[in-house]
Amino acid sequence: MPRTLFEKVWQPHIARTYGTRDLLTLDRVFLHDMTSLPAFETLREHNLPVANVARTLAVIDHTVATAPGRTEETYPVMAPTVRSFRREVTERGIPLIGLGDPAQGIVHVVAAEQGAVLPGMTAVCGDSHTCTNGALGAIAFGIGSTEIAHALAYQALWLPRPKTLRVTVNGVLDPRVSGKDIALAIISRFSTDGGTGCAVEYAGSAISALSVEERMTLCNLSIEFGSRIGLIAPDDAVFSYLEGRPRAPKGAAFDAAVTAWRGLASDDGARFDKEYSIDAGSIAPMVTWGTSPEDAIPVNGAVPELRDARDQSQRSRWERALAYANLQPGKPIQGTPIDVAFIGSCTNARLSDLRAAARIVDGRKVAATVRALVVPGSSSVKRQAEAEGLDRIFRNAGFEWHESACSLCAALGPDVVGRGKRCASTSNRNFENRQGPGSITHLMSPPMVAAAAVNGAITDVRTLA
Ligand SMILES: CC(C)[C@H](C(=O)O)[C@@H](O)C(=O)O
Ligand code: SF4
Repeated sequence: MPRTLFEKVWQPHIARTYGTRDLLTLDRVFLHDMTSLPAFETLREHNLPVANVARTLAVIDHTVATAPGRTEETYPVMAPTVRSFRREVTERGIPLIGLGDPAQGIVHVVAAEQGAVLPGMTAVCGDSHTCTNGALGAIAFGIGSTEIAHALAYQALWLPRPKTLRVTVNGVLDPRVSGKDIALAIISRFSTDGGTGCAVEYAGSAISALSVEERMTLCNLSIEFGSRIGLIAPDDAVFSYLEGRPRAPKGAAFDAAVTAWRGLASDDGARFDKEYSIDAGSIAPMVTWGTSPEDAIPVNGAVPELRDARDQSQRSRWERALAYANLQPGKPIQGTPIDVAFIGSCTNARLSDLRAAARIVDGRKVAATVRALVVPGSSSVKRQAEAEGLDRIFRNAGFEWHESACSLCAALGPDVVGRGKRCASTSNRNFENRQGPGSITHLMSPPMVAAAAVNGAITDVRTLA
């Protein structure tokens, strides 16, 4: 029977089945400072040890400062949480990548960078954007606090088997259109519910043509599409991305792994519960106008008219979003002035993202009305960017150059956008107050944020590139 990529990864991890639920064994459990403490509390209450510390990895990223010179103590509000997290994981012997560690960064950036997630693996973290690493051909997904405790104690979880959805993107992308634009186009077309209950596989010629880092951006937004799991069949691009990574197999073991990984693609004739498709050539640089990722429109488009809402509930949501974002229906989105430009997050702060933004920024200046900042996705991205001189390009233009963490993406540390301020952002969520109280978010790709920063307003990057 032909099988899907999802089935090929899920099935060998089934330890037991009960009705519609499978006990799925976990190859990796990742932890971060924001969501893990209650799980440790549960372990203590039940007197349970961590099952496999070698398969567990803790990262400090969410609640910390990013200003140069920051430490785990810099943000006093969350410093006690970070301290407790550090103590809990070190007492249990779980490897920890904290601030000051050369490998530090946002957990979903670090996991791949370290080769800690590999094709065919199952991986979980108390964080919905764990789906990012499906780009390597793994089943990676976010879990809640109760599940974290279970995952730590048993290295396995009882889960309902998701349905399968394939989104096929064929055709050729405009070179100024990226993985981020594909993701926003998919979510705007099929809604934030399009992938609900499904593991989504992205396939097609436009997906194979994406760089591995762009695939991560696409898979990152799977949760915004309603799907906890997004994955892409691993290919040579993935294998060479992983070769030589600190935790990836080495030498003959790596070659043997690649041979096995080559089998991780959906078979011809494999059956999916749902199929969507979209033409790559039709995708323009995208930007969100409202408070949901599905409120994405081509940058040369207009804010929708209320009469175009599909039903009354969307109409009411749009009304509220328009009021919150202080925008008029029917007006072009281009030219909307911005106050903050943020290049960061686990969505779009890898080296290729910084390079793409720097190409737009090079030789230009950030508009006087804009606070612009780059927060690299990891310390290693930051070092590599500095070695290439990208930091100089950004700084010369007037960007701030920060230490790695989640930062403005979710404003869980000291970085905030400011009340009533409008931010062009490379992150993945734009709900009310996401980037701090009263913040207004417009999601877009790194080159689009760069274009907005220099023009002081939402801009079609194709007019600058
Ligand atoms: C803090 C964490 C629970 C959260 C998530 O699960 O996604 C965060 O990373 C986010 O992006 O909102
Ligand atoms: S960068 Fe943003 S989306 Fe990613 S893990 Fe951090 S808070 Fe969540």
